[in-house]
Amino acid sequence: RPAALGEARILERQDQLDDEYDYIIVGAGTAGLTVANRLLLTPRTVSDEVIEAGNGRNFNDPGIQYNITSVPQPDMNNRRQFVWIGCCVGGSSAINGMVAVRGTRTEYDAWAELGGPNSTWTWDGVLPYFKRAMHFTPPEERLAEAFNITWDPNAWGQDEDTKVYASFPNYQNPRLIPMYNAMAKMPRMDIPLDGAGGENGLYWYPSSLDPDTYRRSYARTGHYDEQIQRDNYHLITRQKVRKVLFECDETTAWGVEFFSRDDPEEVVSVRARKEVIISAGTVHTPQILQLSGIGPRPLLEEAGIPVNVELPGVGQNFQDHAYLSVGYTWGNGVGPPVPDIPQLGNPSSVSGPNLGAWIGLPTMTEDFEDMAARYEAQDPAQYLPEGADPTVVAGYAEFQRVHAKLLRSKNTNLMWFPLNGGAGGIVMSMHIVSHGTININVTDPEASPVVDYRALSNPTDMDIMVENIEYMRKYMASPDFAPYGPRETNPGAGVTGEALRAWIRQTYIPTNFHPIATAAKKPKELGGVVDEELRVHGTSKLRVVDGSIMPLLPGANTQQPVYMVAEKVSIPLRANLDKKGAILTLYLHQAVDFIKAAQ
Ligand SMILES: Cc1cc2nc3c(=O)[nH]c(=O)nc-3n(C[C@H](O)[C@H](O)[C@H](O)COP(=O)(O)OP(=O)(O)OC[C@H]3O[C@@H](n4cnc5c(N)ncnc54)[C@H](O)[C@@H]3O)c2cc1C
Repeated sequence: RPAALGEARILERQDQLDDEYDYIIVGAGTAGLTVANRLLLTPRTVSDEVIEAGNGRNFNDPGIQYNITSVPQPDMNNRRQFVWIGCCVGGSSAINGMVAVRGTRTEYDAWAELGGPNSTWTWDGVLPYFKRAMHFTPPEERLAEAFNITWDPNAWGQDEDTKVYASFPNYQNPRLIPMYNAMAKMPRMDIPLDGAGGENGLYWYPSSLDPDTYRRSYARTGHYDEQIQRDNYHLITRQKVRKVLFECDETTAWGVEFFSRDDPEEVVSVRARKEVIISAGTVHTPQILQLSGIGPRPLLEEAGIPVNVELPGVGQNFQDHAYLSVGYTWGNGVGPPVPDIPQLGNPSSVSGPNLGAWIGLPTMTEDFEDMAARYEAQDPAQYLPEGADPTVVAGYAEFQRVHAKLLRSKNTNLMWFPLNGGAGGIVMSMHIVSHGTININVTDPEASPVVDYRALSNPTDMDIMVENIEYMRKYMASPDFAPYGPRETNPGAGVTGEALRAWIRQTYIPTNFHPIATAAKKPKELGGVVDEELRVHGTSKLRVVDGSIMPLLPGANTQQPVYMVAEKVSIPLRANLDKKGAILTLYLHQAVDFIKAAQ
């Protein structure tokens, strides 16, 4: 793939590079491509050819993923978890499930609360960037009518220069209708006009889908392919960034050092006149920072890396969504009758679920207050890694205070229940309080980072997953379904109490591929890594822009939030531009650990 694009602006050899650029962006992924595109001054549309991708069907393509597996998880019976992230131009947006959602007003207001006084990362502060991030196209009228799909045009943008699309497939499964009707009757269930407006409940949502071709719309198609012939834009592939280089003051970024994946001896340094921006994603950003001497002192010293900036939060605070699957069958073999809706569209235009319930703990259970109070009463250090830095503990105490409020709020997406047209299915925990770590391997710092979800280490996550399963049971016991005899097959209706918890330990998946928070946007004294404008604390000319800056999980799949983050930070960056100067941007992607794995 890079070879084909090499004919345009992709560089393949290090000697094709300039000695210096204004901005160097590390990682041509979801955030990196977005920031670069927004920084460039003279867009020219030259090509709409889709070179990779295709309807989300490349989800399992090992050729464009890293090969990283977590350490064994003690509370998951020592099972390990494969860490799914994209290793290609487009990053994880090239392989994701294309669900395009945001989370709620309450959740972004919580981001602001964690950011300190006057934070602009409130719902109202991020909404304009959500609107800018994706160009929305409503569903076809016949589908909207037949399936009761509603949307709020005020919640979406349709900017001409935004080429990442949020739209609907041209087909929906009629079996979703009885599912929708049963879910709509669940106690306390809200049905907002559009989940993108910041309120939760049962709603339809778009996919990141090109509305004309029904193919994947992602950072590569939207922010790169269309802009490919810009003279001031260099992208080099098959390189792995090792570290950020500093001026003699050891805190001002000078540029980056990287090497070719084909020949690790080919090491090159390139200078950034204005800034280095790290957009390597939640798993690799902390590795690059730590290799650059920015991170927890004890870890860096153990690895023999000189400390430039002691920043205990780098690689800490790691969070991801979690899920598991609850099995059901229908007693009558087929479930409720399928409504007769003539379908003109094509089922293969559907890339992922477009319908689900996103609900808070008070919607799920009347015990929500007790659960919140129990969580709030925990000693903040109790479930953090042993020896956690006092700033990280202080940050967790603040997280705990804010999170307890989320547990009490109906407008927190604590659970996502995608509707699939069948019996049972997946339940997702969208707010996880067990904080993990992603650190360098101290015995081989340049090898794949050590990913530790610390899954279920905080008992609140187990309690919430039990509630999720109980909610599935209540839903499947809906009077609407009774005539069709739903029967729980896995774990089985009789499995409750300790047996259910044992089953969860054995089946729990600690990721929905939405890792965040390893370079969290929080004050330094609360274990934060970047400030409100995403500058790395204690440094200058160095920024992080990707999923790692999120301080707390949004109750949403993370691609749209990542686009929003990249759009929001592009505003101060643009203000920093010399309007006459060329903006030369260097991208680096493809890590050698993928190649090692392939061998
Ligand atoms: C399988 C899967 C399914 C998902 N499903 C959905 C979904 O349906 N909806 C949704 O909203 N979200 C989904 N997500 C999540 C979403 O895609 C990600 O949160 C988002 O794309 C992350 O963006 P990012 O910019 O932080 O990182 P990425 O997009 O992963 O970009 C990081 C880039 O940095 C490069 N890089 C890393 N290290 C180095 C280095 N040392 N040198 C040079 N380059 C480097 C990588 O190759 C990559 O290109 C899914 C993710 C996955 C993996």
